[in-house]
Amino acid sequence: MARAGIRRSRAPSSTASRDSGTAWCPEPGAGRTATRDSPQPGCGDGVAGNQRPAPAGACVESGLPRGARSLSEPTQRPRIGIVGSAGAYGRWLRAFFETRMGLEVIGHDPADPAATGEDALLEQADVLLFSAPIRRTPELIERYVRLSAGREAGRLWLDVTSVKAAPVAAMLRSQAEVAGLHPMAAPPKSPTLKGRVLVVCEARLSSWRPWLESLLAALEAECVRATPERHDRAMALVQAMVHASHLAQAGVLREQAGLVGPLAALMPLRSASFEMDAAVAARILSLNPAIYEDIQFGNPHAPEALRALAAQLARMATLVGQGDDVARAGFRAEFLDANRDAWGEQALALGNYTYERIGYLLADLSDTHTLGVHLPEDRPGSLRSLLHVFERRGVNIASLHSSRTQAGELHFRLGFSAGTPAGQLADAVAELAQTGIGRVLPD
Ligand SMILES: NC(=O)c1ccc[n+]([C@@H]2O[C@H](COP(=O)([O-])OP(=O)(O)OC[C@H]3O[C@@H](n4cnc5c(N)ncnc54)[C@H](O)[C@@H]3O)[C@@H](O)[C@H]2O)c1
Ligand SMILES: O=C(O)C(=O)C[C@]1(C(=O)O)C=C[C@@H](O)C=C1
Repeated sequence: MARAGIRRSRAPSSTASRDSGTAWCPEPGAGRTATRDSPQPGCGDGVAGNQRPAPAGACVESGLPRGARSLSEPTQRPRIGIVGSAGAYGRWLRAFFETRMGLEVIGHDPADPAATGEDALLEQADVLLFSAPIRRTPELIERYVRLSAGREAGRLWLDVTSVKAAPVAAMLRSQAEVAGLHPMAAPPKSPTLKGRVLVVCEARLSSWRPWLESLLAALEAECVRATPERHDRAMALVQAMVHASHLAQAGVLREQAGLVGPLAALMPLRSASFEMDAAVAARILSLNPAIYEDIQFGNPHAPEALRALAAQLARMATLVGQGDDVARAGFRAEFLDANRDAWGEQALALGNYTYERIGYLLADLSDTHTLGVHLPEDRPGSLRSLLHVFERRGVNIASLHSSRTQAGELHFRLGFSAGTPAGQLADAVAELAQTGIGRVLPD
């Protein structure tokens, strides 16, 4: 009964995208050799703090005995079901599963009338992934547990919610294998999560472990294992505190705009720190407001983090307001010396170096003597051909960065020495257009 609808194998689809998917072909029981202790491509053991990886076959906080197996083997090419398929991450994930893993994706979303119905999704999806509003997700998962009524046994349930304890606990009330994921970035314009962190909460895994590892490898993220509880405690600082402090800065800037002018009037007076903080605030204010609201109100540890932040700021304001030598000594001891000691030399050196590198990048980005060039040919040697066009004209390239345009197109941004003759640059641009080596992008 519980196994109805589980397809152990499926004939490969005739579409090219399915055929070009990652080739994960488990032998029955092959998953027993893949462990969280063994390094996986793209997934280092980045366990932080007190969370150690469990040995093969063990289940983190699931109560499932070591060595327990799920009711059935996973299919080689699972059909993915996304709950919240019309949302920002739902759409990104669909594209990822289809194009990078060659898998069939179905989804349900009230915002998409053409989407699959909930019951059909539960019936047909081998892997069910929740990508719904944070606030609604635990109750939504609980409803799916009731609707599924045991059909989920032997399948895999995942979520990408920004808080983890409640969604993972809700998924564990099902009979499915369970892992919680949290990509530490908004859906990127790139096809994978390369260079981004992905928190992985392994909750109840046995037969699906090898497939999950193949998913993580395909995502190319820097995977970090954590329990849901540790995740939420960490995110109260990494997200709730950081978002709150930048929103508070934006509030102070708004309140003081009458005295010093709006943000645009302050930007010409910027430091690199101010520019970075303003960029963070702008990012938060540009994305989905529900995410930022729900991270504050949905992470059970957020209020504690905000109260601690407010207390630190209040103490600093008291000392600065007091203004005498005693207050200065207190400021130095509490806010400079104590924090410097707590962080230690290595963390300070690393952070300081990161700051300098970002500072140079910001300086290069503010340079107006630049060209953004898209290289249509993604092949070895195409960058060299581009540089050669400038070299032949004696044009010195002072800086070179690869980045993405706002539309997500990969490009190189070339900065030139101040004295570069405009005619030489114009000639180079004309050659790029003529030869098709590169397409110059509008500013
Ligand atoms: N956007 C980010 O920066 C980001 C980053 C990491 C993780 N996440 C997580 O991804 C999840 C989705 O976020 P998003 O940015 O895609 O939000 P979103 O608002 O763009 O998408 C959520 C989707 O869920 C749908 N939905 C609402 N109720 C539903 C229901 N009952 N059944 C099915 N679908 C329903 C909505 O119609 C919407 O399309 C959240 O849990 C969020 O925490 C988001
Ligand atoms: O804007 C980004 O790319 C983010 O990193 C978004 C961000 C964050 O600011 O912490 C917001 C919500 C998600 O849970 C993960 C990351």
